[in-house]
Amino acid sequence: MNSKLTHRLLPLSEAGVAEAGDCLEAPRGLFCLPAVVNIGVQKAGTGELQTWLGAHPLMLAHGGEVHFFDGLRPSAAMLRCGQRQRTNLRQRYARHLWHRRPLSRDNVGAAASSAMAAGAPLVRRLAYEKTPAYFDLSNPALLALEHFKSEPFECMDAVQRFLGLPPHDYRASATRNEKGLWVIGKSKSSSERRGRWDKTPPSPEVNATLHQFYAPWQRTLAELLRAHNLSLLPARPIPG
Ligand SMILES: Nc1ncnc2c1ncn2[C@@H]1O[C@H](COP(=O)(O)OS(=O)(=O)O)[C@@H](OP(=O)(O)O)[C@H]1O
Repeated sequence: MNSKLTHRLLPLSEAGVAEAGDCLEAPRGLFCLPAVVNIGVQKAGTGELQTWLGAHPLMLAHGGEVHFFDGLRPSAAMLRCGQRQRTNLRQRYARHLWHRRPLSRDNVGAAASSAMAAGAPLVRRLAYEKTPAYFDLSNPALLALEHFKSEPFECMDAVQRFLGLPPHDYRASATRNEKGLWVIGKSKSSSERRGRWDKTPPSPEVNATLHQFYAPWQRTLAELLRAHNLSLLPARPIPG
């Protein structure tokens, strides 16, 4: 995750100088570059985190997974690209994020003014992206799904502190689903949303074998995270 504390409204032609969180004004509406990027491997709970963050009154979350970078190869030439390439890439990225729901001045403005009323200086947007090569990762923070499963409210408190957002009362709107997980609204994990991809859960034996197989990598990962101090919350002991 990454955040910044100010945002600007720029004409589309100045996308080359746009930074995280800036909005570009096009004839069809506003297209904003993300101020927060939510990255994770499959099944890491990124979709769920997006739902929770999007429920914060000061966040504007575009829908779904981005897949903008899937076909792009992050070459050194591209990362050092000139002004024209940069303008083009940022315009395309911002448009791609919001193509289903371009923002109007009104909804960005409304979120901005409620943010100011609440003492937060900006509107924040959230993106869901799996390719970190294009982003400045100088300010990352890691959230473990295991922790989110057991203590989502504590996790969201930490996420909001990290982003500098005023606390939203998630406890007032969350409900437990049939699996006992806390969800916000029609969460992806609720039964109505599940369909043909639903799988029979693995047997305890399969689970135990997988845990055993991955345990050394889990421990290495836990050590790395501790060494780099990346976790938003203190890491939990890893089973196995
Ligand atoms: N509300 C809530 N609270 C805690 N955990 C939750 C919640 N909703 C989904 N999950 C768990 O997230 C895992 C799936 O993540 P995603 O839906 O993001 O997967 S994916 O990235 O879209 O593939 C998946 O983890 P596993 O059960 O370990 O497979 C879900 O159980």
